[in-house]
Amino acid sequence: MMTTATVRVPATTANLGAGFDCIGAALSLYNEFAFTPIDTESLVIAVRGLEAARVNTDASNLAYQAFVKLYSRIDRSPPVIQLEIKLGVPLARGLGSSATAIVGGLLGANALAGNPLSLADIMQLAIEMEGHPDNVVPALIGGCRLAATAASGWAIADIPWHDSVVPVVAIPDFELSTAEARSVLPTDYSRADAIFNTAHLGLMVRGLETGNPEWLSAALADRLHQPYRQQLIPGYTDVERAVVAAGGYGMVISGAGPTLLALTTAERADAVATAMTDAWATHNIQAQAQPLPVDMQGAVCS
Ligand SMILES: Nc1ncnc2c1ncn2[C@@H]1O[C@H](COP(=O)(O)OP(=O)(O)OP(=O)(O)O)[C@@H](O)[C@H]1O
Ligand SMILES: N[C@@H](CCO)C(=O)O
Repeated sequence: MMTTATVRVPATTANLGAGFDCIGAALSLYNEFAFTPIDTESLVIAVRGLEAARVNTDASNLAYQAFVKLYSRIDRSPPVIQLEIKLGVPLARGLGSSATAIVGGLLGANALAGNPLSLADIMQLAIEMEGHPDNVVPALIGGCRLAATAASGWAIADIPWHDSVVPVVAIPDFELSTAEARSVLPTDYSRADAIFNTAHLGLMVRGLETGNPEWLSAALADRLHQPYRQQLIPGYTDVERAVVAAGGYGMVISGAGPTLLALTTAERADAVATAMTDAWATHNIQAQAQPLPVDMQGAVCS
């Protein structure tokens, strides 16, 4: 039996504007989860890194919940384990922290159990736990991924990300939970809004594939979630204006926010990052901004 299963899982940015609940990309920021079977009676969880105190260390821990879920799916009792979590992805910022826990727990359990489940099985379990595919799918397999329901379950498409397109994330010092950010969304939309998002999702995909500046500058727009959520993000409009003034193609909300993500070129990435933090500073909001390349590998289990 394996001694320790260690899983490194990337952060993710979901939605990318018009791809609400269906598109996401893995980013080069990581959480790590190490699962070690131990000969004691009870679970031991230790959490280190940024905001460690925010993560619960009892059986309700989300990574442990995912660990137990996999063992339940294969009808076996989970071993008593020590779980060590190293945090590199901030919580409740729209960077897929909960998705890293779900993917980490499922992969760690599968490794300790001798890999009984396929990647497709694990992906299905992860989507079930999270409730939407756009964080867990890229967290699991990396890159930029589009997920659509299909008769067989999910059709997952790889969206080629042009080398010239650089994501810049600005992570503010305040939080916004996914639950709260979803609670402000309408239940119904107009035909015009549906057509707008259909067109802009297609244009965004083609812009990411080609790096076409005209398409990328026009594509980063949405009518399903951003108009409602930007009210929860003070300074949103000023940060967006600063991105474009610094030469960025445009800006979207990363996942459910409040992190904001700009797309630009490598030459302009540092200027865009500075412009985002400076714009937020005028609203007395401290933010960490940096170019963050797309992670093409996904979760790595060792
Ligand atoms: N790295 C982690 N390890 C264990 N549990 C986690 C981790 N990150 C999040 N969680 C659990 O998931 C819950 C939701 O976390 P969080 O608020 O970060 O996720 P979210 O709002 O769904 O998405 P995001 O992190 O993308 O903003 C947290 O309260 C915590 O219990
Ligand atoms: N598509 C989800 C992603 C959450 O990270 C949302 O925007 O609510």
